[in-house]
Amino acid sequence: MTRTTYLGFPRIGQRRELKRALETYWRNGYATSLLDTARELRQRHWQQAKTAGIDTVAVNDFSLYDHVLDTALLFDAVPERYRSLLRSDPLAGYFAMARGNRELHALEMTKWFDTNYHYLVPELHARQRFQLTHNKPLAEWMEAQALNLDARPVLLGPISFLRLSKTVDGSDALTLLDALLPAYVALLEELAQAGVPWVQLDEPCLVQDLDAATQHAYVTAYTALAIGPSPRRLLTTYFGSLGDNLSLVAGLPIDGLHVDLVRAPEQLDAVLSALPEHVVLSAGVIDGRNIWRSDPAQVRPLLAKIPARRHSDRFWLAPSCSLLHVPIDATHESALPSDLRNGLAFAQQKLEELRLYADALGGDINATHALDKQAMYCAERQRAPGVKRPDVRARMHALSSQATLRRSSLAHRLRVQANALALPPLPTTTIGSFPQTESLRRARADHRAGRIDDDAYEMVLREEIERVIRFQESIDLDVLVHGEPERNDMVEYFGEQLDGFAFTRHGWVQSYGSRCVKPPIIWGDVARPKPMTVRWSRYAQSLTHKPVKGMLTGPVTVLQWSFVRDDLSREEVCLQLALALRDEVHDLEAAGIRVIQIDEPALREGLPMRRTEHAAYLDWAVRCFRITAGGTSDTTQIHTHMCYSEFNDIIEAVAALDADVISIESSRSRMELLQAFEAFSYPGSIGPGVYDIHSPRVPSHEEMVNLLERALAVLDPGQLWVNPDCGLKTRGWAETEPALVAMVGAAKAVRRTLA
Ligand SMILES: Nc1nc2c(c(=O)[nH]1)N[C@@H](CNc1ccc(C(=O)N[C@@H](CCC(=O)N[C@@H](CCC(=O)N[C@@H](CCC(=O)O)C(=O)O)C(=O)O)C(=O)O)cc1)CN2
Ligand code: MET
Ligand SMILES: [Zn+2]
Repeated sequence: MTRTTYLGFPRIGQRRELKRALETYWRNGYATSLLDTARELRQRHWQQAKTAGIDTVAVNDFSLYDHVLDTALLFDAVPERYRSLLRSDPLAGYFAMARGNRELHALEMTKWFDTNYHYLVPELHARQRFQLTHNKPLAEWMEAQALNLDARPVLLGPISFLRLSKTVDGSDALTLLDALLPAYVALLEELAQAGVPWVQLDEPCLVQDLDAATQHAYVTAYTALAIGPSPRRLLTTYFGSLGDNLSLVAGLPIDGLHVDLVRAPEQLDAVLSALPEHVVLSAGVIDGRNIWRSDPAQVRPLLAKIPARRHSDRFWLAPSCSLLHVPIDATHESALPSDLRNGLAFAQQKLEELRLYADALGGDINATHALDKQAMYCAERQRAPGVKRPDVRARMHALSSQATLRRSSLAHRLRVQANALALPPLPTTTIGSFPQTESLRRARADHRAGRIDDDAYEMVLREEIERVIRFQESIDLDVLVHGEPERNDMVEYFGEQLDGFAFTRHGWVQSYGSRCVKPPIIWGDVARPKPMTVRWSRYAQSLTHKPVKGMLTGPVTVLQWSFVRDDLSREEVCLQLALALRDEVHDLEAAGIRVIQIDEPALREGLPMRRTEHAAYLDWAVRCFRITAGGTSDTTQIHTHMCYSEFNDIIEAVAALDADVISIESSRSRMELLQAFEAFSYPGSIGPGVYDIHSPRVPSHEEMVNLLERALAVLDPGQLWVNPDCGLKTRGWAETEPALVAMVGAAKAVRRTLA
């Protein structure tokens, strides 16, 4: 019988129990109930997988905050600044690494490949030592063992671990491999001694372009891991194709290989011929990145290719990647129309699907019938009203190349805007959101539940907008925002107002730590029935003479942070979004809004895993942004905002957006981003964030002056804006007020040195 397994399960819990437990612990410091919740969640999730018919569950896929951070701790790769706290209070030390505290700044955080999950970047240096510390993978395996479960510890593989880390001294992290391997060997040895039969080594970097040194490092590493006592090793790759790394992988001394056959079904033939007979093939046939039920018409032909002789003990079925990126259980979505709901598969349903495919392979007639029904459903979905709208399709096809253009050159526009807006040098602004207070969230929940009516909710929002405007005036910010109090989330909010979208009640997905998102579902053609943000911006602008920035989420980011239909290309869905948002931009302009920010924090995240595909993606992503902003008057200043990524390698595409001003994350990395601007003379204005809004720490005046001075060493004074890294929605007012006061003070101090 074909075995079923999975690479990882969501950790946050159906009702976000982990989020609540973390936030309670951060408030009261009481560890026991946090650890109890964590254990309950792990055990519940294993049982759920078992109930779904999974043969082998994953362990150590759980983390209190992030699995890359856990890996750094597992091997003692801890920067000096955290050590004493880690010794005196391990949990407090752990969270100081994750999110900083009053004294210590956190590790950098960045996107996990092309997902909306953020991992903490281990900080290494050239003389880094590694040693095995507390064996969490083993502890969690024993926990599953006690429940009589067949379990496999999940580890981040050594090469991906090093490639995802950064060094503080600029040395090459790969040179640390020799130092790191003994710690991995020690870990495998302990697992083997405890009787662990299989271990999973995640090496997602194997679907990227690798230089010769990295390829060689894979051989060194996996040869070393094969020498001592070790469980059998399942090497997992996902998010793309092995491509030219296949022969390398096929030659490694491993016992199993997992490949992603959803993103890269075409690799199956090559994998089957390259993989030695004795190596188990784990076929990732169910999409771990999306929420649609699989189409048997696509999965069955893949399974048919696997030779019968593999069917028994050397062939497993699994989702394409960890299920971390999807919500837990679709059966709770009773508010969705039933035809849509029947088409959804969250983590639990995906595991059930695997069982069906495995049973059908084994000749089970009921499973075969269930899959036949599912194939019919998939075909029917295409004909549902709203899936293909003639009006939307006609507009897409009629689009002229002029639609991407502003009226004049960037240089000209910046001059015209300087006159029109009359801003001081080093203008100050924020990124859009102000604290989403408990009372705002409560008002929204009350409104949704019908406990308060539309007027009462509207009143709460208007009062909040006024308070935010008055605050910004009082501290003398230059370009104000309305604060986004009306938004549950910057993507979900727009999804709720656009045709072609559905949204879930409980479809939470972890973004980082305790922070979750409910990605909306794009199931049909996208159109904007009416203006979405205009009344809020107009109201905010009516309260002040200073310019108020209109605030939109850009098409690429809406696409990237939604679950997208799989019957239309991402490029076409993005274009539909761009057209809908373009109308919003023009309506804001007509309402007298002179500065409009179109956020694209996910532009970089959408970059394909392989370099050969970058240009094509950037081409359509940039075009969609430009269509959104296109046609606006020269005096309308278009801003964009990006965060959480390495922008250095896409700086030319960022310039090609043709935005007048960009604000960009950089404070966690101490303005490393500015290197990109040294090499490339960026034509527009730039606000490199001067403080990290993800940490409760209030930045000092001196610190921000210092960052601005660093920025001025690279940028022209006429180019530089002053702003935080990102929106303030996750912060409280207690930190926001002093931080922004200090930021405006720092801008003014540096301004004086320019005069
Ligand atoms: N989609 C998205 N991706 C992003 C970002 C982002 O802002 N959005 N920012 C970057 C960092 N990621 C982030 C992700 C989430 C949050 C965040 O603050 N999330 C909130 C939830 C936001 C939300 O949907 N809030 C809802 C409230 C949902 C809720 O908790 N409701 C209550 C009450 C519900 C009821 O009674 O009906 C509950 O469930 O208990 C609202 O404001 O309306 C959280 O986890 O706490 C921040 C940053 C990158 N990726
Ligand atoms: N305008 C948004 C905000 O301030 C941008 C956030 S980017 C993740 O929250
Ligand atoms: Zn941001």
